[in-house]
Amino acid sequence: MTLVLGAIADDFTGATDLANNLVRAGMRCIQTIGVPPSDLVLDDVDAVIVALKSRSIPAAQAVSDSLAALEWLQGHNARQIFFKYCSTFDSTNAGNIGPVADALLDGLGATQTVMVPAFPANGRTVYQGHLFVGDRLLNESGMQHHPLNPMMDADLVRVLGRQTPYSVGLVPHAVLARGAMHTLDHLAQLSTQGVRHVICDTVDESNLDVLAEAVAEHALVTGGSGIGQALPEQYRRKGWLNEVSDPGHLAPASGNALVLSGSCSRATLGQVNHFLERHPGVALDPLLLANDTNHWETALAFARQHLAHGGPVLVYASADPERVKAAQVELGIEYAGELVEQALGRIAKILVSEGVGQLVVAGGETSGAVVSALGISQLRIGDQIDPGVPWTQAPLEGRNAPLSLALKSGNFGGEDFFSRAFEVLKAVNEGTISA
Ligand SMILES: Nc1ncnc2c1ncn2[C@@H]1O[C@H](COP(=O)(O)OP(=O)(O)OP(=O)(O)O)[C@@H](O)[C@H]1O
Ligand SMILES: O=C(O)[C@@H](O)C(=O)CO
Repeated sequence: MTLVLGAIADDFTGATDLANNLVRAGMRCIQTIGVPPSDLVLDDVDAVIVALKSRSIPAAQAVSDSLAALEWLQGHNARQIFFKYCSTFDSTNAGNIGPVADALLDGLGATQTVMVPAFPANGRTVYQGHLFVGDRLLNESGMQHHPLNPMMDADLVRVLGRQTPYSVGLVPHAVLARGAMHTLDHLAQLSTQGVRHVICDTVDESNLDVLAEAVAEHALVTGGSGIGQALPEQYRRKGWLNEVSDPGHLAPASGNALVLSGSCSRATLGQVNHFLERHPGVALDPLLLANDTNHWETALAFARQHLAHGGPVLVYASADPERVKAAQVELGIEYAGELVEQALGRIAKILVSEGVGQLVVAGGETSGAVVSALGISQLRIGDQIDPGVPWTQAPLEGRNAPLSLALKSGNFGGEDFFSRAFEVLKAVNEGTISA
């Protein structure tokens, strides 16, 4: 078995985001939760995306988890390896993007990789090495308030420079504008100067096409999902990938509709408000979770009552930066997050066993917790709801039909995302839209 692409993603929503762009560009993708068993059946699969929960853990652990994923992908002859991190470069000075990229380069016997976080379709662009979210620099985009990885610096060469002992360089926009060959020459020149990590400017999708052409034969590509929409065309040109007619085909969805949200991003807060104006929802408060053992059960009972009518219903811990801060000061950052993740995981497990079949989860860490609680080991990637977020399907023990699951990155999706997700699913079921 030869995989065209093997990807290692540092969180679950990020993995789904990359898979979504690959599917839309014609690749059949499976996302695995953690490193899969060696005998995983890989029928009709061009790419495997191994989803780790390695973004916010100690760097040494992130490195060893990523190397285990690399070993599995190498065992399945992946032609190219992709390290997927966040389009907002979420990390700390201690890691984990630099240490993991260094370890993967060593594991592959390679000496240089590009870093392409941009995702123009979702407003993430890079110019002169500075990351923008829409028209704001990263550190003014709301990411400065992220509960786990606050981003205070938009200069990615500088950010990465704090995470690796090796030299970090830049492919500026002026180089990209001269095409793939010129970009390759620039990379080679940087290589002779010992530059191991190269942050790449990207102001629009044409830059991604140039970058994909330049790096299609590199052992390791790193970045956000944006370049994932451009790489498959390069693989086809090389004869590595065949045309397939419906790479995102999934079985019809069934069951009640539930949304679980642990993301506190600006986008998610808007989506929560929009949903609550139209549908029922119940809030979880980490301070109450810490002190009142019945708090999560009260939320569960509320959701159950509304699911009896089919839903959709929302259970959310999403809160504005002041309330998040207050919980973190009282409980500590990790414990506050853990309490929320545990509660949402438990609620998911119970409600899915009681008939929820269409589940939307907001937030990468939150998705990790929910998917783990449900014991899901792999997802097949289907139709896109909004850029970066597809519907997926997971086989579940004890359930005849697979669970339809959408894992939404915190900052992704339009304001109406939560309600629209179910409308998209209905339209796919009725055959009125396809990916
Ligand atoms: N009210 C709250 N107070 C403190 N922490 C919270 C609260 N609500 C959620 N959290 C925690 O904040 C973290 C949010 O991270 P998560 O990755 O789920 O969302 P995100 O960062 O917006 O999404 P992404 O990683 O996809 O960008 C989780 O650990 C969650 O448990
Ligand atoms: O790249 C992104 O922004 C997302 O896929 C993500 O990783 C958020 O967790």
